[in-house]
Amino acid sequence: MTDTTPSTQRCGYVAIVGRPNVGKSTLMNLLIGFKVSATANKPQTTRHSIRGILTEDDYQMIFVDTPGIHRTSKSLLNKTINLEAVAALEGVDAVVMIVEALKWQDEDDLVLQRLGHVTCPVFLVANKVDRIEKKERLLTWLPDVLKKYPFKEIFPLSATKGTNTQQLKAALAKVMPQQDWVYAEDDVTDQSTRFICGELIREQLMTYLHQEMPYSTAIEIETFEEKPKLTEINAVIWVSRENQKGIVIGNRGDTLKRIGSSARIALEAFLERKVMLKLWVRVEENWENSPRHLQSLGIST
Ligand SMILES: Nc1nc2c(ncn2[C@@H]2O[C@H](COP(=O)(O)OP(=O)(O)OP(=O)(O)O)[C@@H](O)[C@H]2O)c(=O)[nH]1
Repeated sequence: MTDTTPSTQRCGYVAIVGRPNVGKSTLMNLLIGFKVSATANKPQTTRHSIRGILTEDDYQMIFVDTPGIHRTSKSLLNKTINLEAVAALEGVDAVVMIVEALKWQDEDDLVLQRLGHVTCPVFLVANKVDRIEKKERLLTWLPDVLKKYPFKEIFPLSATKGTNTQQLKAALAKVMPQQDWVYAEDDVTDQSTRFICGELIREQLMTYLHQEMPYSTAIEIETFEEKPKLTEINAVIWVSRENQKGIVIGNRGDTLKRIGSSARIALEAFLERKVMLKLWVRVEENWENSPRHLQSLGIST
């Protein structure tokens, strides 16, 4: 425990925004030092506004990890993700917009448009600088970026390597308002354990299926039982077509077995105990357009 008295505490909400695949989840996980949201080398893996909590010194930052903002949103699922992304910006104390360094795209302009009404400080992270050989190229790129929006500060950094992230943290801490902490000092997330387990399974699904699968899959944790020696988890992988079921299961069940054993290892690391994981694949046609189904999966419509 620290001896910080309530009157000197600072606490605020930070939204992380950016087009798909720029590194939002990676950055948030790095900042809070705990793996909460699904990261995979695929766009659009984040479906919920996941919060991570960082409590250090006298401040607490509550991160809202927004889903990607998409240009075309035909299905109800994508519309829901878009609405959540915009709603996540209301009432925050700082926004971190992430782009890929030297690679400003039309989709980044679209994200900027959504920041039009934001009154809190907006910081820009130019991520993945580890991929740039000639770092001096940033010097000509950064002034152009500053013309697009009055960013409070720009941080070129690498979320995977961790370079320059302390400076970002310090800058954010400075703008957190003075108020009591919302969460206990050792909380890292307010998401339920079940939800995080679902995300860990989904991450493995994305990793193993690469380009073969459309994004119409969701994970439902059906049962979660803490037994004396292990935790028993039954999870359903929902797909929207019969042929997708075959892809997830794979030849003689090979793919599902591989997803299951990697997911079990990730779950055991997270829960810090043995896990027995059973995965089922079920089909509900067009689930991403069914409000009832989305709600049952915890995706609010
Ligand atoms: N080289 C490099 N790769 C990175 C960096 N940060 C993230 N990545 C990779 O970029 C990919 C996407 O990262 P995520 O954190 O899942 O991106 P996201 O913005 O949360 O993606 P969505 O959930 O699709 O919106 C992953 O393969 C990361 O490992 C970085 O600093 N350098």
